[in-house]
Amino acid sequence: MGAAMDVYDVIVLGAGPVGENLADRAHAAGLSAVIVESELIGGECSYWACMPSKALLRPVIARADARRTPGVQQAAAGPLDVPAVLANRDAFTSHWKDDGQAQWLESAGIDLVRGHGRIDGPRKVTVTAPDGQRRTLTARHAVAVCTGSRAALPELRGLADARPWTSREATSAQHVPGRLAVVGGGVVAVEMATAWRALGAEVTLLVRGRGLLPRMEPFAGELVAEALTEAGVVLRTDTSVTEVRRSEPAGPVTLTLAGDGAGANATIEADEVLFATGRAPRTDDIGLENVGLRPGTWLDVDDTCQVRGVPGGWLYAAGDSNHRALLTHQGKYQARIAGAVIAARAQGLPLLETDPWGAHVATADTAGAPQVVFTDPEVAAVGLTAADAESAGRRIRVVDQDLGQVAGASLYADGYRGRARMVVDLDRDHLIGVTFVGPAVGELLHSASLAVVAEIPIERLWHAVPAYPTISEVWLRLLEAYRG
Ligand SMILES: Cc1cc2nc3c(=O)[nH]c(=O)nc-3n(C[C@H](O)[C@H](O)[C@H](O)COP(=O)(O)OP(=O)(O)OC[C@H]3O[C@@H](n4cnc5c(N)ncnc54)[C@H](O)[C@@H]3O)c2cc1C
Ligand SMILES: NC(=O)c1ccc[n+]([C@@H]2O[C@H](COP(=O)([O-])OP(=O)(O)OC[C@H]3O[C@@H](n4cnc5c(N)ncnc54)[C@H](O)[C@@H]3O)[C@@H](O)[C@H]2O)c1
Repeated sequence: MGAAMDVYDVIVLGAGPVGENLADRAHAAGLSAVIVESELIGGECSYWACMPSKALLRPVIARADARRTPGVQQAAAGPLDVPAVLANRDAFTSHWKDDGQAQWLESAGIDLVRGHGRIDGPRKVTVTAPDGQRRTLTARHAVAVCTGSRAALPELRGLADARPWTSREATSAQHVPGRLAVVGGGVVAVEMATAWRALGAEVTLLVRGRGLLPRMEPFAGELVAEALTEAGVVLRTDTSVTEVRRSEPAGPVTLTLAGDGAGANATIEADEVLFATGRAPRTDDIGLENVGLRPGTWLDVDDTCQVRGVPGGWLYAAGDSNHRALLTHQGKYQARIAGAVIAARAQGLPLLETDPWGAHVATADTAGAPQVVFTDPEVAAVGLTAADAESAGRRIRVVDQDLGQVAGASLYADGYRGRARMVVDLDRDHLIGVTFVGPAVGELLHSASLAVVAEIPIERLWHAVPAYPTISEVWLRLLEAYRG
């Protein structure tokens, strides 16, 4: 490569979904872009997170739905076809190969440099290729850190030697463990407990807090806990793990427990243990110290995704690495915003649109980020919970509805169980948060996102008529209860 080729308008560190989108937006705006990737193009999402986890969960949910539908119950009574489920998961990860994504980058006109990238100084990135060769890239306008996150493991005696599963093993395992202990009560824990239980493992879920999904409306965790227990998962709340031991490499793992839920026999044995205990930023070895930032920290960005405290304003961070919302779709949204910001600044546009909901700010990260938890029942939420809204000082009214009372829901599944909540800002007369829990509610969520993001006045929402008999008629019930 000649030296001239190593100068680009934008350098993107990390080719996960966010880096790919940012490079694409910058390129579409007429800038030259290069992307640096140390593992697989497509990132965590494609190979060890969203795609494989949802491929494992889809048949679980399809079977559960069938079992609740008179006429097909009998046909769905048997176990899952485990080899077929795992093979489908493998296909969705392209068997952990990234040729297709490499081709896409090429077709999009984005250059790729494989290797580990480190920031070497203002607008400079040095890449060490797998064969040890080094190459320095220079950016005319911006460097964007899209290096994502990795599983965070607690400091626990014996953990390193116990070969724990993280989200990577939980999404890529080729065999169903006989007994799986899952530590954590967040999204990875409940989704993976759902999947591996349905695939045949005996699952024990160890939660140090009082319930599941603590960042969501309380009824979400309660309904998911009820369903997991009915599915045969042993749920132990108020239970912490204090030690992990695997005496024989091929033998079982013993967990020592503490807390009110630990009980008299404060150890359990399992064949595998999954730590689903949150994420850590992949910023420990990207040269942050060379630009006055602390390695290993989440990158602090403003609403345009520009990293704060870097003279010259050339450093951006989007996706998990900035910790605004650890979700693929929010990271890609940030990538679209940051791409537009970088292009506007490169073109010398005098003013950016930085008022809330403007073209150059990621307002939805804080005001309207949607999330679907693909458990059975599903949880779908957007915006603020009632508790979040109250602690932000908003004057709110909360309206709850039993989803099982909606005609479309009772047709969808026999004995449909679910609940919906809307949080109304009384001073602004629009929704600021909505949560649905129940089978198939994931596909309802975008209606709620529109209401929250577009700040549709309640009186106008009243004219949005849900089709009969669909689950979306819950909107009518919520609005009737609100208007009285
Ligand atoms: C089990 C699981 C399931 C999930 N399911 C969902 C879901 O259903 N929906 C959803 O919205 N979100 C989901 N998430 C979250 C989602 O995976 C992340 O939010 C998303 O992957 C973030 O994208 P990213 O591009 O920021 O980072 P990543 O996907 O982590 O990609 C970062 C890339 O940067 C590369 N990289 C890192 N450091 C360097 C370096 N120094 N040099 C070169 N390359 C580097 C990495 O190799 C990687 O390819 C899930 C997460 C987990 C763990
Ligand atoms: N469907 C989806 O959208 C989806 C699916 C999976 C993951 N994700 C994203 O990935 C991110 C990571 O998920 P996650 O579940 O790993 O993190 P999380 O932050 O959602 O949950 C981690 C849980 O582990 C607990 N915990 C932390 N340290 C612990 C310890 N030492 N012992 C016991 N418990 C401990 C926490 O209290 C928390 O409840 C989430 O922010 C989520 O948004 C999204």
